[in-house]
Amino acid sequence: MDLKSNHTAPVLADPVPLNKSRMGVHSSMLPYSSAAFSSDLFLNIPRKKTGILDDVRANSWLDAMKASSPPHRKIIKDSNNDLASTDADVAYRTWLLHYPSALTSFEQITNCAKGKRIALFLDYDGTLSPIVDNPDCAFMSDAMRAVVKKVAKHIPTAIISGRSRDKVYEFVGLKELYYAGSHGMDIMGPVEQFTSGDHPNNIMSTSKQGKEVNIFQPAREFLPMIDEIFSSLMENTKEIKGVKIENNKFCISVHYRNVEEKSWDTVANCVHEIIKHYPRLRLTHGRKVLEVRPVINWDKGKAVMFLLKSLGLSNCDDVLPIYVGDDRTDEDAFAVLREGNRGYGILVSAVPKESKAFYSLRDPSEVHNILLLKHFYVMEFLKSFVYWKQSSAL
Ligand SMILES: O=P(O)(O)OC[C@H]1O[C@H](O[C@H]2O[C@H](CO)[C@@H](O)[C@H](O)[C@H]2O)[C@H](O)[C@@H](O)[C@@H]1O
Repeated sequence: MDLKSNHTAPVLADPVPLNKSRMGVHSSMLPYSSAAFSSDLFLNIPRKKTGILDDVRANSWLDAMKASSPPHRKIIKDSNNDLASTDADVAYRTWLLHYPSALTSFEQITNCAKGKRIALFLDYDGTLSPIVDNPDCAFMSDAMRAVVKKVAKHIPTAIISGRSRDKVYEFVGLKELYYAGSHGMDIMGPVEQFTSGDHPNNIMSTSKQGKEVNIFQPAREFLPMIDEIFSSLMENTKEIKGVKIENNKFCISVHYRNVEEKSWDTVANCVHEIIKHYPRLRLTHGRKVLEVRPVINWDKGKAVMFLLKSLGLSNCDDVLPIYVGDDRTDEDAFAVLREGNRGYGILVSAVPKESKAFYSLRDPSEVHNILLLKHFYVMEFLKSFVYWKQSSAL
């Protein structure tokens, strides 16, 4: 199949504006039953015949790149900035009224969990590990690893990351968890409860720990294309100082965190020049990163539903799924949980953001800045689950 020559090409994705209403559901979210095991995963969105992005679109990329990662709040000393910091605090506290802290609302969450089983889904970068300049050094602390390990003893826990599944496993290193890489396009789940063993994108395998597992890769046929694009991106951006291209197996990250801002448009143009020839790939924005992904009807939200089903936890009545994440791609997961009041999304953020999440937790990197590790909020939240589970078992 020639993936390049599809004339009903999809629109290249600009960052998806969030619906202003918190109760709204992401428009691209189709019911799980119609997509999860269907071979018709490919989005088929008509776009202008030219397939070429105009300057306006290219400029909007640049705007989105500038907005993609607000600077961390600094501890500020002079009096002018004290004022600014106070304004920011007021804005944050006002925002908290809409997205209450998951820590202070912990009792409310556990009340909702009464008589239900909890399933926990965690994003990796910016959630379990602080955001750092070098993506290869986004290590999780030993303390965080220990807490995640303890939580997973009590609650089925999965990590759903934009990284390749192997890479995120390398960082986390816990065999007690389930892992989904490439924004959910590469899921390793348990064998026993899978219902679609004969699906073409489903492979029976043995994990590194020697366990029989099922691997679900809905974008498998894109692998050669992704490798090809990875080589082109490496070649075409090699003169741009600071750019880093990361191969995440079913998607590619083009990092511009370490590129001077005046060269960001060069990065955007380079990527644009390459992907305009691939109408079946799209571009999304993350934190100082452009991500090239296959246009398929699959995202972190679909991955959550898939894992719930494969774990035998898809019954809404006695399961409370909770998803903790910080990035735009996590919004798809927040949206499926909000849909039908299935569960709770928890947004990790130090700044006010529109979101489909119900609760919030502060950004761990801000905490690193002020060296208050004991307030590593995500870790504290996970610890609360361990205490709660341990005390309810007494
Ligand atoms: O879904 P996630 O687990 O949150 O992965 C999303 C992307 O995270 C990584 O990039 C981000 O974190 C880096 C390390 O802190 C940072 O340097 C970069 O600027 C961030 O965008 C990862 O490298 C990407 O491949 C993931 O897609």
